[in-house]
Amino acid sequence: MNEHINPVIFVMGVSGSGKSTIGKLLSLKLSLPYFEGDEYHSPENIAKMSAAQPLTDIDRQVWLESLNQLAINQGKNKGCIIGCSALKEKYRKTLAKGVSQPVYFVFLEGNFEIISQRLQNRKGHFMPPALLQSQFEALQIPENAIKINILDPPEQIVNNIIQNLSH
Ligand SMILES: Nc1ncnc2c1ncn2[C@@H]1O[C@H](COP(=O)(O)OP(=O)(O)OP(=O)(O)O)[C@@H](O)[C@H]1O
Ligand SMILES: O=C(O)[C@H](O)[C@@H](O)[C@H](O)[C@H](O)CO
Repeated sequence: MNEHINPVIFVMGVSGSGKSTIGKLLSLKLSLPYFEGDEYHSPENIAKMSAAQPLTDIDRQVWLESLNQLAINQGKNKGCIIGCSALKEKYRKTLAKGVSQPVYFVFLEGNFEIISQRLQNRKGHFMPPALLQSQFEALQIPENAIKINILDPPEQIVNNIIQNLSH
């Protein structure tokens, strides 16, 4: 990645794939601000997920638009990293629309078993492991993304991402 551009990097994947963990570490390494997509959900969306009901396309629309606005604003600034599930191709189009700086999607790729195990062990998060199946059902594997295997430790994953960004 050319250090003179202000990239907008979306770290994407199903719930529990490691978006927050990796996004924050990448943010430290690249000196770019990290924004947590979960913090942009409406209280209604959070309540729905907490009650183990998957969000619909309509539920996600306003949320995706607010993250798109964030990407547009931060792209004009120094760039940023945003953690967002971005499960479907049309969501990724909404997220990237009108962003003048280069947009990258980093897809944290892992299977149901490993992510389910990580979610069972995670404490204090509203997203119940029971929703993981619906996340995989909604997921459309991105074609134009940097794909990263989540079995590696976080430090290694971040190094892999940086290596891929600089190609
Ligand atoms: N590479 C890794 N190796 C081992 N454990 C990891 C790794 N990445 C994340 N974890 C752990 O897996 C759990 C899920 O990670 P994290 O909360 O970052 O996922 P997320 O994609 O942000 O989830 P959500 O979308 O539900 O907010 C956490 O307990 C985290 O510590
Ligand atoms: O698109 C979605 O279904 C939601 O955004 C979820 O993925 C959550 O935001 C998050 O990942 C849970 O912590």
